[in-house]
Amino acid sequence: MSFFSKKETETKLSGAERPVSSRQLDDLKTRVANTDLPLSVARQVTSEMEHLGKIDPFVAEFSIGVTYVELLLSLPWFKETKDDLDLNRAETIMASHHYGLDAVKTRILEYLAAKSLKNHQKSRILIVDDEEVARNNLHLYFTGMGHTVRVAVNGVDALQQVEENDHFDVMITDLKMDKMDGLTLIDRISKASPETSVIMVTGYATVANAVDAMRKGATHYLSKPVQLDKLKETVEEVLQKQKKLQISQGPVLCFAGPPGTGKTSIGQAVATSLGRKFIRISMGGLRDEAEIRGHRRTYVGAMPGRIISEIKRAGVNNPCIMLDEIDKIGQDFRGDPASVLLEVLDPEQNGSFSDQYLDVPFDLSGVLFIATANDISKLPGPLLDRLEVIDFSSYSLEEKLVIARKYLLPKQVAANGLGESNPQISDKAFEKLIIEYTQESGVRGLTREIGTICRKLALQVIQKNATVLPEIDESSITSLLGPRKYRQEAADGEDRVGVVTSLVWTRFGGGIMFIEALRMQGNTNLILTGSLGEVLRESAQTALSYIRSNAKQLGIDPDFYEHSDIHVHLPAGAVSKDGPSAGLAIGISLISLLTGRPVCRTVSITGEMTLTGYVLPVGGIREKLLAALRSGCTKVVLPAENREDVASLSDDVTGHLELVYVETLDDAIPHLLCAQ
Ligand SMILES: Nc1ncnc2c1ncn2[C@@H]1O[C@H](COP(=O)(O)OP(=O)(O)OP(=O)(O)O)[C@@H](O)[C@H]1O
Repeated sequence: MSFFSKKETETKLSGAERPVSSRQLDDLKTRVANTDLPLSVARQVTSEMEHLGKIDPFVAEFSIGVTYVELLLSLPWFKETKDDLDLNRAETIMASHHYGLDAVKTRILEYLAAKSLKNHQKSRILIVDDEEVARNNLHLYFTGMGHTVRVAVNGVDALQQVEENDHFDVMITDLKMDKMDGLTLIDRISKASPETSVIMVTGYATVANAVDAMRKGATHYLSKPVQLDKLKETVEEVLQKQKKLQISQGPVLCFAGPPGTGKTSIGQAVATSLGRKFIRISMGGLRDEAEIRGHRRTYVGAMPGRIISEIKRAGVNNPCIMLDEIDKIGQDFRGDPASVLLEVLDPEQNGSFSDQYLDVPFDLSGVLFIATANDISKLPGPLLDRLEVIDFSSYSLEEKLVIARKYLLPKQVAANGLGESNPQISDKAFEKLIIEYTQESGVRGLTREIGTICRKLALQVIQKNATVLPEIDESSITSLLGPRKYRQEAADGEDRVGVVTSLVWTRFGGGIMFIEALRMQGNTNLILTGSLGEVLRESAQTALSYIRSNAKQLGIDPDFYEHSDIHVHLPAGAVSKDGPSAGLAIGISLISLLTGRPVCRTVSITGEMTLTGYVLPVGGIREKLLAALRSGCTKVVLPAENREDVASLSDDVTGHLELVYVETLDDAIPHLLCAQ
């Protein structure tokens, strides 16, 4: 039963609900009329609006259509920020946010300098016309605008100038000329200099001629008598597009290194110095292609992809987009997001990026993409090819001390409202904090610990009504943060038989690992455990074979293997390991086991070993030396061929360590095995 008569119901519908939808449509129409859109988008909007006008506003399709049109209207098709390419300003901003990272900062400045030069380069214009007056007028006009202008009297002359040496950004040409007409010229120019944009200006403007010219490669077609304003507008539009493409061309920067070393935050500083909006998109765990490219509108709950959504949020079409952790992108039955990224990062293709929801191309060529990764070896080859990798490495103790005092403490003091109390932390206390409360390549954990101290101080200020805080020294660190969290593993243990301190490199930076070997009664088996990869297994086999064939010289019973099994274990069994750089350490651990001589725990080792006992160089030397320092090692044995890598390192990395270079396994033995 209804409480309304039929007439009343109709009144209710047309008076209340219906008008809401039609008002919605009217509002949309007003917005469409007032929004500047690219031609292809305007067409899409018009057809969608026509469709909306025909369907019932109460069906779901109507609101889906409205949402779609609203997205098209709200995207920043033409809105962009102007780049600030002042290098001094960029340098100051980076220095004020980050200590050190000199190589990284220099590389970023070089990148910005190249962009700045491209931006300020004068554009080159070639004017081709057989009428002297027209030629001279255009020459004068465009020279006055600051461009470099050349003239040619006909097609042959123009072609000769292009072929001889000159690159032109734009050619403005007449159609009818003697010797070579405009259409033939366009055809020849598109082959000789494909980057030159051609504007045809003619008194014989017919549709057929225009189609012909465009087909041959002209970008614009204007009829004579040409209006100078219109020509100027066209030339500027063409030049602006070219500049944008030139500036965005070149490899995409990829900051690679251990966590907490400042990759994301320096990317933010780059955006700030350029005056661009900054967007961070986390790629970690991304498995579905649609998260980047969007879902087709036919799906229920379809949405645009992350890139288009973030650009809408930014409100400009040239933000700085940081693709964070691209090495963590996954791949499964929902597609391969890495291959979509290839399209996004390729300046040849991203000028017309197609988001499946959007259905019309969006120009991403103005976007400054910066990627970050912990381990670039995980990236697919074609993607890595598009990137210019800038390495970030672990911080030394000295660097961490400066970062903590000058950057992290002031930030945490401000964040916790301690500005007036101005708390002080002594150098020794900072050192204790770094060595005993963190064990990391970057400074993220250190930031957290300093934050904890500041919060506790804030509580003291309130509870005790203290205005001046006493300086925090080593002993107050323990009372504020509790007992130490980390031990220096190498320094704190005993020398043991068969246990070697080996240096490893992981995506978290350098680290140490104690390789263990045991012998038991058995039947000549080599047992290898610890989730080892094929290369690591082969390294162990190689080391054992070398020792068996040189047992006598090494002071080992030549029959040691006859009734024995040997077990080599690399701890943290749940973490898979591979690579050849533990070969030398495995060799030493076996020799220690078979001679019964313990290995000095504070001496660490890295190096690949050949079957004949020679030592080959390995990577990640800086990271490994810093890890040796962090764990309390005093001496490091490394391949002689890594001498050059070490020479390029600063004193704060090498100064506190005794470094021994070896060419063979035999050279390494006296430095690692303790006297019996
Ligand atoms: N050289 C430095 N000077 C001053 N502060 C630094 C420096 N390096 C890192 N930091 C600070 O350390 C914190 C962590 O840095 P950030 O998030 O940029 O690291 P990340 O390398 O991007 O880490 P992840 O790989 O985990 O994303 C930030 O607060 C940053 O300001």
